[in-house]
Amino acid sequence: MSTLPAIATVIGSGTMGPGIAATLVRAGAQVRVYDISAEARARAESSFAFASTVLDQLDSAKTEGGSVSFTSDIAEALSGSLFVIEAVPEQIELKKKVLAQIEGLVADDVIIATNTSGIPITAMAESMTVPARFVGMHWSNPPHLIPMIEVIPGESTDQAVTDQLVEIVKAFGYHPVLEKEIAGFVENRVLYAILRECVALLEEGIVTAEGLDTCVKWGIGYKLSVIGPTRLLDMAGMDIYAAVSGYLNKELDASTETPKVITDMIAAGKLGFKSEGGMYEYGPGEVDAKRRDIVAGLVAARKTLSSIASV
Ligand SMILES: NC(=O)C1=CN([C@@H]2O[C@H](COP(=O)(O)OP(=O)(O)OC[C@H]3O[C@@H](n4cnc5c(N)ncnc54)[C@H](O)[C@@H]3O)[C@@H](O)[C@H]2O)C=CC1
Ligand SMILES: Cc1ncc(C(=O)O)c(C(=O)O)c1O
Repeated sequence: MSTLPAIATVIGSGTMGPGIAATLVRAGAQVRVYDISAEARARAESSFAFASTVLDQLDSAKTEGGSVSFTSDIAEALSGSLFVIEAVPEQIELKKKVLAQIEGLVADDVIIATNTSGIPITAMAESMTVPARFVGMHWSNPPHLIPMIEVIPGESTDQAVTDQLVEIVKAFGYHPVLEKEIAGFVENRVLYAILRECVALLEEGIVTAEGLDTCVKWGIGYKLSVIGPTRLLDMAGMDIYAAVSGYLNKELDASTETPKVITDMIAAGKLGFKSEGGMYEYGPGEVDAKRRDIVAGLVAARKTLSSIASV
């Protein structure tokens, strides 16, 4: 196989599928998108078109020959495919069922990747016929904008498959991060450690949502987008880290359950953007405006970060 598979299939086109497809099409792949829901397929066609305009704004490299098609027929989506990305909801039994369907329709040497947010790859591969070709490929949301992908082999994954996936990710210009298998993988372990502390600080009334967002965006996010956490430790000094962690680590939130403030919000129908109310309230048209601002901000930040020396 040349580095980027000529024909690829995305199974599941909700939040993540369309942006994944747009990224691969931009790099020159012929991408087939399959979803069981007609409504999801219709939404995916417009999300794909929007993601493609965002990639234009990014001026990201474009290889001719890319194309996309949306289908309700999984056999058609997988016919001749060399690379499959599963992006159905985060439920292990559903994913196992879909993997069995995929395996029944592709040759044994076709790589099957999963975009799971953190379900262990080995557990998902349990009932697969050829688990050696199965590998974790965790994109971050929005997938057409965040140029980093976690590559996670399971216990049965063939080393050649892992190596090929690393090359595929590089071929469409993203940064692959090779990891050992662990629940949540690296990105979500770090993100959920931050989010657990953030929610605890809100719940205890230590800071407002606005104050928290300002503190994390400017005090932590801005800095960490230029220098990674290990380099930050070098910059601060191990003596400082030891002094602060010595009294602070035992104070940090260590709860193992979903916080009550979040379960209360879910019970009240406050899910965030999708219900026009969550941590903040949104008036008519405000969610769309926020989404546009987020895309514009990520485009501008990515251009800037791509143009500076990596530290
Ligand atoms: N939403 C996010 O921020 C991120 C999600 N992920 C992971 O990506 C995967 C997909 O997540 P989302 O796109 O957010 O989910 P989603 O719920 O938005 O979309 C999933 C799509 O799969 C379709 N689907 C359900 N059963 C199917 C089947 N049997 N065959 C084909 N299609 C089927 C649904 O109709 C839906 O359109 C999950 O594993 C999730 O954990 C990973 C990174 C970020
Ligand atoms: C809150 C949250 N949870 C999970 C994920 C994921 O990676 O699966 C994301 C994301 O942005 O990708 C996220 O924001």
